[in-house]
Amino acid sequence: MAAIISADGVDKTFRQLKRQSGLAGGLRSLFSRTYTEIRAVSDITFAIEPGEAVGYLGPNGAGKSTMIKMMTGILTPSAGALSVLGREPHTNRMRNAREIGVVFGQRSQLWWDLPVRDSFALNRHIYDIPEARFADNLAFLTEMLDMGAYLDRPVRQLSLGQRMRAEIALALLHDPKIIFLDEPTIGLDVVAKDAVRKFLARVNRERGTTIILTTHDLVDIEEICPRLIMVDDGKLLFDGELTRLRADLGSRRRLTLEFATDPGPLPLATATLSRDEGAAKHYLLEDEAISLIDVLNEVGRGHGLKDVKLEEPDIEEVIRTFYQNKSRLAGAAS
Ligand SMILES: Nc1ncnc2c1ncn2[C@@H]1O[C@H](COP(=O)(O)OP(=O)(O)OP(=O)(O)O)[C@@H](O)[C@H]1O
Repeated sequence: MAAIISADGVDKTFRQLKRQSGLAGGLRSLFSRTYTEIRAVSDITFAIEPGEAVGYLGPNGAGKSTMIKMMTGILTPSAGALSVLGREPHTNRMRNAREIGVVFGQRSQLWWDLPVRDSFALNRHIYDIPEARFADNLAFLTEMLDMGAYLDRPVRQLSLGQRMRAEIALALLHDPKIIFLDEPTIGLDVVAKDAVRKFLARVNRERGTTIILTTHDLVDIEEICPRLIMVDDGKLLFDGELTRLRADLGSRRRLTLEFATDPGPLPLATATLSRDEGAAKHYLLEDEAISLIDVLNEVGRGHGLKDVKLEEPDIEEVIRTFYQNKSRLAGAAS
């Protein structure tokens, strides 16, 4: 299948005027301008197939938003080739806009003083959406995003969670093939985050809409995106399935054994003790080949084992390990 988005050695360098301090420095800057260069995106290569949901993850300043802005045609790459739906995004901004949807968590695309419904109606004209399709989509989105109660209220009166749902609906009204979301769950409470994640996963599953989202929230990736692209300092660090990342880093499953009473120290060969709370003992299973049965066999009978809890490593831990390994490697190389 042909890629719906492909990036080949994409770079983005910003040039910033170097300001000199003080009055004399300010005057000097007028005559001799010196610039610093910031390489926000550095030699990024990837290909995304139609229908994929990909999370673009990285720490602050890693170059996530810059990459999204290039894919949506807002910014022009400094080098490399970028193709979205077979076109160069920045030279085909208008045509591109008809086939993509964009949500910037930090910046509203809704009309602040107008009822939500009016922003939707405006988009119907801008995108020339046929009336029947608009009505169908509006009904679907209103129900799925539970917007019925506030469609007629001005945007400025909405809570952040309500507004974010309206932003996502606005971006999807014209049936885009790709939706780009920059931090779609930022600032939302747990319930609102959950609603947004479930909805996006469903749109991807049922409508086949390709999703590219940037986030700091690892749960977004876990719930929406099977594939993860990790960047740092503009560079690509990892591109692959989240499950592969987990496997590569070794899945340190967490095991809790609860006893009726404290059995005393209980060192095991199959698991590493991470915390001893007396009657509750916490272990890490470092080796994927070791099963719960192996551990229970080793514990044996006679200790009054009451309950067992086994948890998969959470994504936060996986990513933290990834970045720690990376800085260790960088430290060793320097
Ligand atoms: N218009 C600009 N002019 C100069 N530098 C910029 C510009 N936009 C971004 N940068 C710089 O490029 C780098 C990457 O910024 P970008 O916003 O893409 O990061 P990000 O990963 O989205 O960060 P965050 O998670 O904090 O939003 C940063 O060092 C930033 O200061």
